[in-house]
Amino acid sequence: MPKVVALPRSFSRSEEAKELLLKAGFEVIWNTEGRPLKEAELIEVIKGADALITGIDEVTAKVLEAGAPTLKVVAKYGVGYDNIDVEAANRLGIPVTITPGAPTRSVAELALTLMLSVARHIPQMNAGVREGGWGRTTGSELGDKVLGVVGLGAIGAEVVKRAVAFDMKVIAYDAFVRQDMIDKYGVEYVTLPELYAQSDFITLHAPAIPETVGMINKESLAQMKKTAILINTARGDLVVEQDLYEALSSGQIAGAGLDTFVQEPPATLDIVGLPNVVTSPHVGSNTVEAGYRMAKMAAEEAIRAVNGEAPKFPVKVPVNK
Ligand SMILES: NC(=O)C1=CN([C@@H]2O[C@H](COP(=O)(O)OP(=O)(O)OC[C@H]3O[C@@H](n4cnc5c(N)ncnc54)[C@H](O)[C@@H]3O)[C@@H](O)[C@H]2O)C=CC1
Ligand SMILES: O=C(O)CCC(=O)C(=O)O
Repeated sequence: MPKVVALPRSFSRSEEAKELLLKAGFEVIWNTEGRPLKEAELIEVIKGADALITGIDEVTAKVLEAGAPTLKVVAKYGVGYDNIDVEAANRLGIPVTITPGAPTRSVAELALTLMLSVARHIPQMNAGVREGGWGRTTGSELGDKVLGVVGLGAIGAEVVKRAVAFDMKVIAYDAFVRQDMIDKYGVEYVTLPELYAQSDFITLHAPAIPETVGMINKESLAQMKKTAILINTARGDLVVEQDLYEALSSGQIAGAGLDTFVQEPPATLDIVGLPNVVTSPHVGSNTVEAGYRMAKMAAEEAIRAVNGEAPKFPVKVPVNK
């Protein structure tokens, strides 16, 4: 009986994906920890598995080597695969797949949620009202503001659609220019320094790759408006957190909405404790709808691999640091 290790938090809620795996005759090993697994834990559970379905667990070279004798696929439940050592997987002949498009709308909605929450101080006021207070703070509108999108791929494009509906003007930085974004939404492609200087809101949607890791640092923060709000639903590694902490504390920028962190949960509460910061615990794709789509697509990749079929959404190029 083929064995699949299914680790993502919400995978077990997806009846359709479970059904697919059971019908295909899989024995399914669930993650009972309720959190992503570390390398040492994964080395133990991966042994003898035919397929691994992973969220943001530490799928290192050592894990892949431990699974290599039987492992036929690492199916990412999601799209950001920087938690998987793709180079090692390539070397061991283990395909790595993702679920493109499945989390897109959910992450875009969270990016907008964070923009609005920071601009209107919603969590802070909510906490005050719950304590019996009535502290009515003055927020700012999104309308007529400039949104700078770093990485105009699937998620970035969905953010643009929504931002335009809020009457925002959108500028973007990406190596690949999408004519549809220019024609339909009036997006203007600019250089990164131009984006930093002109944006009222900056939202990050690029993968964690050597070119992007640490891109939000002292120098880039110094180029931003003092009223700028930074949103990160991409990866914590894009930001030098100490530099962001200093920029937010000193008024170099006005606020931040953060879903992702260098270490999760964060190593210190410095940034998350600031009054001008709104956070969420890496839940961009954590909706019922995205969970269903990601679980189904990842399960289908596991079944294809065990049946000896080619993967549908393979990735080859590592995005690891
Ligand atoms: N917070 C969460 O729960 C989630 C976070 N993510 C993150 O969002 C990222 C984006 O996802 P998608 O939009 O689906 O991926 P995508 O591949 O469709 O888009 C990524 C875009 O970034 C661009 N890019 C690459 N290098 C760049 C650079 N140096 N500077 C600027 N742009 C660059 C690419 O050209 C592409 O257009 C993922 O890599 C992942 O890290 C994805 C899903 C859930
Ligand atoms: O497993 C998760 O919940 C995170 C998914 C994610 O961040 C991604 O798709 O890149």
